[in-house]
Amino acid sequence: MGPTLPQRHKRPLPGSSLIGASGLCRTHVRPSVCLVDFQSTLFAPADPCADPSVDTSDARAHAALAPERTVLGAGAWIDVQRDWLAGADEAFEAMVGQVPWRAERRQMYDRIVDVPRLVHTYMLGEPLPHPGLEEARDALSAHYRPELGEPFVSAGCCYYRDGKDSVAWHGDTIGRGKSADTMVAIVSLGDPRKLALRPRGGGDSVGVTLGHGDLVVMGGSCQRTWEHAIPKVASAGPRISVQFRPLNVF
Ligand SMILES: O=C(O)CCC(=O)C(=O)O
Ligand SMILES: [Fe+2]
Repeated sequence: MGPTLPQRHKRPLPGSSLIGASGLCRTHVRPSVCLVDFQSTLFAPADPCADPSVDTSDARAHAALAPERTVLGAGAWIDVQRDWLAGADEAFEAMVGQVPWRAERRQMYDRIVDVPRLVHTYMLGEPLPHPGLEEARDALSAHYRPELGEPFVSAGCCYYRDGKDSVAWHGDTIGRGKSADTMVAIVSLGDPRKLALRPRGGGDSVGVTLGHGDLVVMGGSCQRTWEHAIPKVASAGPRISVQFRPLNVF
């Protein structure tokens, strides 16, 4: 049996803790660049017709895909949809136990160093470790096809074991992302971590904290005109990121 999901991965009850003492939403790293107003959905009144004895949280199919777009500039944008992945707890547990995680090492000046996270990529046609992830990829392909013109085919997976695991500033520019507009869709599982974004060549960074089941899509010129990173933090539990990409985008 795989590890169980720590209770802290569960979303707080509406109204419980996401607004800090300052009155600012903690999801937004810098209040001046609030990217996404999701309080309206988080704190939406309960459906008066809903049967309170029925827990639909993990039984439901994916919520309708209706992400909120934020234009970053220079042709780049991000779409965000909170709590989108159905069965996120099961998907997290399946991935911890079944993905053939490997540590990466890379040259840094004259040394070989560990890349601080575990990785594995499922290529075109390879089955994913949880059916919810295949449904997610197919739903993303259908939703974005008019704009993207092609499906998402690969699933890059990253396992951040704790707050010391991270990924440095980069764009996904191996392959077509270097010269053409494209999309990278990320489903986040486990503990919340900040996805930071900054324009290449200087400018203020912005950030969006990705929680359990959240979706973010980086689109347009984002991979070549902006960079992104998952910064280290003092303390965090495990997080898994699943990045869906079109053919020949890495
Ligand atoms: O962990 C994430 O959500 C981002 C990972 C990423 O940017 C990458 O692997 O290229
Ligand atoms: Fe990336």
